[in-house]
Amino acid sequence: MLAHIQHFKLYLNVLELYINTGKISCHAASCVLITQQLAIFYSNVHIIIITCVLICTAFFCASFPFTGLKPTGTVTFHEHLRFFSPCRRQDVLTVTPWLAPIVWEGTFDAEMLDSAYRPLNLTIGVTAFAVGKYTRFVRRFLDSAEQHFLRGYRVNYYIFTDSPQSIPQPQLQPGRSLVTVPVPGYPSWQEISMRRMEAINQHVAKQSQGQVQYLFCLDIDMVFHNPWGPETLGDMVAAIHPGYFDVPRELFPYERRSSSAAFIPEGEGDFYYGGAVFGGLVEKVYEFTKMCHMTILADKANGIMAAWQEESHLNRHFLSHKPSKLLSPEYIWDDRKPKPPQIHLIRFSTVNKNYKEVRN
Ligand SMILES: CC(=O)N[C@H]1[C@@H](OP(=O)(O)OP(=O)(O)OC[C@H]2O[C@@H](n3ccc(=O)[nH]c3=O)[C@H](O)[C@@H]2O)O[C@H](CO)[C@H](O)[C@@H]1O
Ligand SMILES: [Mn+2]
Repeated sequence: MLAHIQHFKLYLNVLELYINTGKISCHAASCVLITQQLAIFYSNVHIIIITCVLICTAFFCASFPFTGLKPTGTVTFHEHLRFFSPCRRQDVLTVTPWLAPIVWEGTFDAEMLDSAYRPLNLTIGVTAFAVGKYTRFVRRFLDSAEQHFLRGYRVNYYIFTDSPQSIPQPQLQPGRSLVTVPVPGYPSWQEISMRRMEAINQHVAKQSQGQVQYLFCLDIDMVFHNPWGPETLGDMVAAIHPGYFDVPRELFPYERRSSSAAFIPEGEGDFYYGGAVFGGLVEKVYEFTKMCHMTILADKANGIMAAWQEESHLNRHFLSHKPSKLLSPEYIWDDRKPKPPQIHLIRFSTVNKNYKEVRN
């Protein structure tokens, strides 16, 4: 009997995993479970046969799980499996321990993704800040985005700036628009960078939630070099920082002071994410930026600034609220770094800049 119970527990765990990952429906799982339980308790051979048939049906159905995209444009894990082939890349991690896909070149079918996402007629928002001397990066950013960022989709660029008159107005493709959002020019670069969470949050509440379904929040000192398509869309999306994708986690530059709200103790943490790229469904971005802004304010009240400003808070948040999709460092590269063999395609990368000059 004890063996039966243990067997049953193991069986429950497997079913739970299959339900959570959407491989079988809760309905099918309940049928299987009930008959399984009856079979154990009554040791009835007929019920055991029925159980076997049900299990086979459930797992057979698991091979054909796609039921179409929801009208909101969200995609569940089992739907992802249709577009993503994580096994095609053996040299890198393509799935997180909590089963979120990690997007690398070679792991997705761009044509299939396009055929699923285009009919949804989505509008995707982009926020980027150009405060002080960072207005100089806007033109390259926009020109390259017009070439590579979700080409063929409707895109709204929201450029947050303290000098709207110096923002160029390039020719955009049909269905794409640019809006400047006035923000104050805070005295330090750290404050400008951190205050992005607050400004994005307020903007979503006031404006963009009614205009876009997905929102990406990007650094402006960056350029698109290759296609960035619908493979990047997800409920909550984070990008693995290019400096730490192949580094043991003891070396991640998390905030290590326990007095900070961004504190992550030694021995904890999944990945080190970059602050320059995050996104997701607009309502999720709203929640995310609200939480980060609140923990930033908590630190401020205690006279602390986290090691890497809002990037530290973002990392702390994603430790307890796991992102549903990760972008590989292809989507957040750094022009100053040599290209390692794992990076097949650099899609979005930081331009080389004179930090001292541009931040003063
Ligand atoms: C690749 C990456 O993950 N970069 C992050 C990293 O350094 P970075 O060196 O990339 O930070 P950065 O100087 O690019 O500043 C972040 C962003 O804030 C805006 N800005 C900043 C200063 C200014 O005077 N005017 C202005 O508009 C601008 O959009 C810029 O791209 O750490 C920062 C916080 O320390 C942010 O988390 C960045 O996202
Ligand atoms: Mn940057």
